[in-house]
Amino acid sequence: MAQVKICGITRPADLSAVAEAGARYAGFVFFPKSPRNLSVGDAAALAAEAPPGVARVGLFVSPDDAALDAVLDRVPLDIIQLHGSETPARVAEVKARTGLPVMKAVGISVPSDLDALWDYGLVADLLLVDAKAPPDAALPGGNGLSFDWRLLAGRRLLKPWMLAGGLTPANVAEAVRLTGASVVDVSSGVEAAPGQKDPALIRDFVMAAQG
Ligand SMILES: O=C(O)c1ccccc1NCC(=O)[C@H](O)[C@H](O)COP(=O)(O)O
Repeated sequence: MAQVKICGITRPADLSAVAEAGARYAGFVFFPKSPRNLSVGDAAALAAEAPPGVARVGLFVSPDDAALDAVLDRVPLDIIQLHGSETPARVAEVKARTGLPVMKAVGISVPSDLDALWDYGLVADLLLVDAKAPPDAALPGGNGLSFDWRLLAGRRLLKPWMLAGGLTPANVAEAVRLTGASVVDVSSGVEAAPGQKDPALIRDFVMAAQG
């Protein structure tokens, strides 16, 4: 049984579907190249509507301080997700600057990619173990790609972690079984179109993740 984060929420109805399905985290994307990108104003309105049981995760890609401040001045967030090329030192800086828990996304493709989970585990509060985006991908995440989940089998990480990358209602139970993940994260696998979640897929995903 795993808890669920639904990433890339852009509409109030999708946030309601997240809460009604029993997901514990809702992700808001701040990355202009993404079809899931939110303006600060829209994000402020959405985040204010999140019910108490749903943690609000702000996703940033290699943000500078000004980009973080512009969002955090107006958008109430509970967790910062860093999904770019942030170094461990930058993760520590963001944590100190914002005072919020920081989750660092680590892309996995081959076994040696797992080494970074140790380095980031020393400084981040949470880890997001995601598929590594191909070099020609338009986005560093949210591409619906998965990695070989067997790479994580039996591994102990330094910090609590979420599994992401290409998860769907059809494969999430198997992913949880193979990796032992206690939290799973999905975006494109519960979408009707990029940036538009499908409430039925969200419900099916949460039910499948929870066993
Ligand atoms: O979703 C985006 O548009 C996005 C843009 C830039 C960086 C990361 C992005 N998404 C990350 C996620 O939604 C998830 O944390 C994760 O990568 C799972 O995505 P998916 O494979 O689509 O389920």
